[in-house]
Amino acid sequence: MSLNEANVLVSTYIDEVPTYASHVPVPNVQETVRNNPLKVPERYVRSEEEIQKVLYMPQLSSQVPIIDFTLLSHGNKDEILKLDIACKEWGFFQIVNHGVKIDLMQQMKDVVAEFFEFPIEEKNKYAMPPDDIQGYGHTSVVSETQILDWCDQLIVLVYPARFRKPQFWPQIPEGLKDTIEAYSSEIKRVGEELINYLSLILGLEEHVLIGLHKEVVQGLRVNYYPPCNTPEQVIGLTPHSDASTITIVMQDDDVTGLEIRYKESWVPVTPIPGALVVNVGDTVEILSNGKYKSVEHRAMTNKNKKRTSFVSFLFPRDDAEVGPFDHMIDAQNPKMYKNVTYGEYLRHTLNRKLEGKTQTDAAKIQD
Ligand SMILES: COc1ccc(-c2cc(=O)c3c(O)c(OC)c(OC)c(O)c3o2)cc1
Ligand SMILES: O=C(O)CCC(=O)C(=O)O
Ligand SMILES: [Fe+2]
Repeated sequence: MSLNEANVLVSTYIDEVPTYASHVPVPNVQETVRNNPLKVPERYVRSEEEIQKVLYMPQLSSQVPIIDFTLLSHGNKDEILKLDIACKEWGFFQIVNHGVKIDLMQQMKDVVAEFFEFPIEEKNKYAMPPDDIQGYGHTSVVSETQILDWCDQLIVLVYPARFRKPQFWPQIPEGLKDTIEAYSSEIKRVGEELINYLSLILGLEEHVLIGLHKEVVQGLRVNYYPPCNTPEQVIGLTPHSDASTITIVMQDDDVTGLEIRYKESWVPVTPIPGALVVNVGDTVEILSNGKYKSVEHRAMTNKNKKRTSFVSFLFPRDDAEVGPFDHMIDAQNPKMYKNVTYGEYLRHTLNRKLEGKTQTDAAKIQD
């Protein structure tokens, strides 16, 4: 950051398109199911212990906080307090009245559903190369022996627009690109406003947290979970925490799958039509010296229904420095995390398999 002639803080311009991680290419799950809907290949089968070692508590689902975005925008103190508690206790909440038009959300669901229905040869024109995480494929696979997730993904970097790689933006169906653009622009608006509220609840001036990002970077990951004949044997997306500042998820209205860690249990996040799910990422955990945790979560699959989630990660630019704020550290709360350059942290995370909270654990100062 530097000051320009008008004494306004500006970040130095970076125009190189970043690359983030490599991975081992894996079979396409949708094709696997199409070829044999009954058989789950060995590489996807998890032990009962792995799936059920944490208690499943659907009865807690109704307690996942719901935040009214309009109340936040009007500076309602109770709603800000609710947000603070949601971030501290759950790390997850749903937002309503966020202003993203229901028609736009539906259009995004429709065009993406159409993309996934195209023949594999068409979709593979956007295949994720082994040395990138953008395109159609699956990230976070680092060995040939790793147990795989029951999920195909489409990933693109959306903002800043100069970082886009057009070769990964599907040209089919017509309108997909424009819809991703329109949807992501709305998510950017909501996300940046939420980051400002997080700044306030962290005890900072409204724009400090966004300033620290240098520029907010936004990636979109669409997770497509085909139905699975034996859903109790597989995981759609392995338990992990997000490396982002915040993540905003649009999920299908009629099928559950997202589960979050709450104390010693897995709690499903029941879809509320029109709502968006938000979770606090590792950046906030590190900046707050662990006061706000990025909570572990996973996605499970269904026997007869496919599920799609639309995940927008908002995170700092590569050259942003991330470390616990001084005012979060005192004698009772010694500094718990190292200072990191965000680009290094994100690459470290994206170049490994998903594994619970291991990446935030690695960022901790050893004693
Ligand atoms: C080049 O386009 C993109 C760059 C980065 C991402 C992205 C950001 C994340 O924060 C993120 C993440 O937190 C995450 O969970 C651990 C993840 O799963 C492995 C991501 O793929 C991921 O991607 C997206 C697009
Ligand atoms: O499918 C979901 O609801 C969760 C997806 C997720 O956690 C992710 O993509 O990081
Ligand atoms: Fe996630």
